[in-house]
Amino acid sequence: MKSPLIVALDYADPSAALDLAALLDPSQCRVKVGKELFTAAGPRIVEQLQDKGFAVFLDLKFHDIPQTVAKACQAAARLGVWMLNVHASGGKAMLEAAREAVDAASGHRPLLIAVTVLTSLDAPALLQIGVADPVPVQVQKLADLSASAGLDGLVCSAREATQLKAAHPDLCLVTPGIRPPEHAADDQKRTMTPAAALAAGADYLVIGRPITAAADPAQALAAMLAACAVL
Ligand SMILES: O=C(O)c1cc(=O)[nH]c(=O)n1[C@@H]1O[C@H](COP(=O)(O)O)[C@@H](O)[C@H]1O
Repeated sequence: MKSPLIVALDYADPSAALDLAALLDPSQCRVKVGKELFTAAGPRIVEQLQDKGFAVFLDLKFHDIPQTVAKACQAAARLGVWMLNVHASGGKAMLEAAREAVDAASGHRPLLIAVTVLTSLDAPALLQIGVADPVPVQVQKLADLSASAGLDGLVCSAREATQLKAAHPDLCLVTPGIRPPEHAADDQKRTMTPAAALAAGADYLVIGRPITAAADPAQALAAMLAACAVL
């Protein structure tokens, strides 16, 4: 599929997620199931979305001891998802354990990507958790660690896409914090417009509220696709 869009189905109610999915075309976007929806609805919602033809990014951001993350990745791979993620800050042993677990999964092999620095964090927020490096430096360190563990891609803000594409051209870059010019940043700190994110080197754009909270989500998606010039 040519479309770079991944719609974040951030709902507490599975029927709300399915209602939104019914307005979307699986040939025009992928969907993301995150912590809120998965905790409320469980693996069944992943199966339901896949049955409707959607490629699913299971965004549970695993971050735990290597054994626990490996087992969680195995379970996610068994669900048949297109992509799953872990936190790069879980460390190299955890990333390698995740890599081995996904490689060992029988049959379907999802893309395994690592979250670098959340798009809701800025330099003062990093300092509060003991990271004095500027955001792009910390992102680069976690990207390099993820690459050395053999991951398939990175979650980063589009603001770091150009530097990461240059350093790791083989890794796919998944960028949340995408905001059309007229849309509020909400709790996101490192944002970019869809077109600017693609121009910077992002491969996939994760978009939630600009579509899910729109009065007409299908129209909002169409506008987003047009902004990315992929229609
Ligand atoms: O891994 C993610 O998808 C993710 C990483 C990150 O750094 N920032 C981030 O916002 N996300 C997710 O991307 C989505 C962004 O949603 P909106 O801010 O509503 O567009 C949410 O579902 C977040 O959980």
